[in-house]
Amino acid sequence: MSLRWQPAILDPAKEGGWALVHCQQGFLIDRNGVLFPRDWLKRLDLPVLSEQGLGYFDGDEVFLLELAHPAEVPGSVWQGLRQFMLQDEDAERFRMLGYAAQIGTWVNQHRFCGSCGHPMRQHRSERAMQCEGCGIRHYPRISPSMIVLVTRGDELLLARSPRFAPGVYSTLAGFVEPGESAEQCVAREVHEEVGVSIHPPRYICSQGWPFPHSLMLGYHAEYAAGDIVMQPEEIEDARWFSIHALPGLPAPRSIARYLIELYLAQRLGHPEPMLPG
Ligand SMILES: NC(=O)C1=CN([C@@H]2O[C@H](COP(=O)(O)OP(=O)(O)OC[C@H]3O[C@@H](n4cnc5c(N)ncnc54)[C@H](O)[C@@H]3O)[C@@H](O)[C@H]2O)C=CC1
Ligand SMILES: [Mg+2]
Ligand SMILES: [Zn+2]
Repeated sequence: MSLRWQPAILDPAKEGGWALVHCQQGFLIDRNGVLFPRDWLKRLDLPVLSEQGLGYFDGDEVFLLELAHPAEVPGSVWQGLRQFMLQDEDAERFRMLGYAAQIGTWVNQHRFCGSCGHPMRQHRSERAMQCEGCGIRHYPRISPSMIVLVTRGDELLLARSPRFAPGVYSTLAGFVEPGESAEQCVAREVHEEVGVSIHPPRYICSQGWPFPHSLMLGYHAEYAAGDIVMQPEEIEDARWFSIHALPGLPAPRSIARYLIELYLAQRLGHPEPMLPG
């Protein structure tokens, strides 16, 4: 299967092609979608921080205009990336938007060198920002994060954070600390967030997650010992749920949802779900 979205380094000095318009608040969208004729956009005098050549969608060149703030464009509105994830039927378009959002945010946050303070420039042949003063290169930021479904027979340990939609419970997740293995991170996060200990976790699959720049590594672990003790602040509620009486679950296409559905399928003898993209 050939993927419709293919990242590539394109020279932004070149004219033409399509462009996505992004800022912290999301993407510009009109009745034709998120891709605008690039030459037309450039006549609008938008507050452009940076222009990036992103890749190909359906074989067409796609660029990114990263804006300093959400400028008004008649006939268009701004829509957040999460909204696209929840609404978008087109998984390949969401992959493109996730990539664009990560590149746009990274470029915006690397305009100046953290080492010597000089302006940074786009590197010609690789996706990197390079300092004009000291030459240091920065590559797109990706943060490894662990996510784990803890189970005890027919029960799933799910938790909710105060940020979740009402009624929704999910698997446990957290960022890897320097020097830690993925398995150590899984055990630490589970212990910190819900106080229980687990048997050695088993790797299932991964997912690039652009909120804001995580690489999710998904695990399954069997419960070993301990009562639930919730971490104040991060965890609002955590419980054991029977596979026959589950609460609201995370968004389809999230790896959290996949880990849950995979376990249900295995337990109930149903076909396994599709891997999350
Ligand atoms: N795709 C999926 O199914 C799911 C993805 N996630 C993602 O997993 C990641 C971790 O999840 P949570 O622990 O709920 O995240 P979180 O956003 O609640 O972060 C927890 C804490 O970690 C710290 N933190 C933030 N960024 C960090 C970084 N880059 N490195 C180290 N520490 C950092 C902050 O103190 C933050 O309050 C997030 O990116 C979240 O979006 C979480 C659940 C489901
Ligand atoms: Mg966490
Ligand atoms: Zn520098």
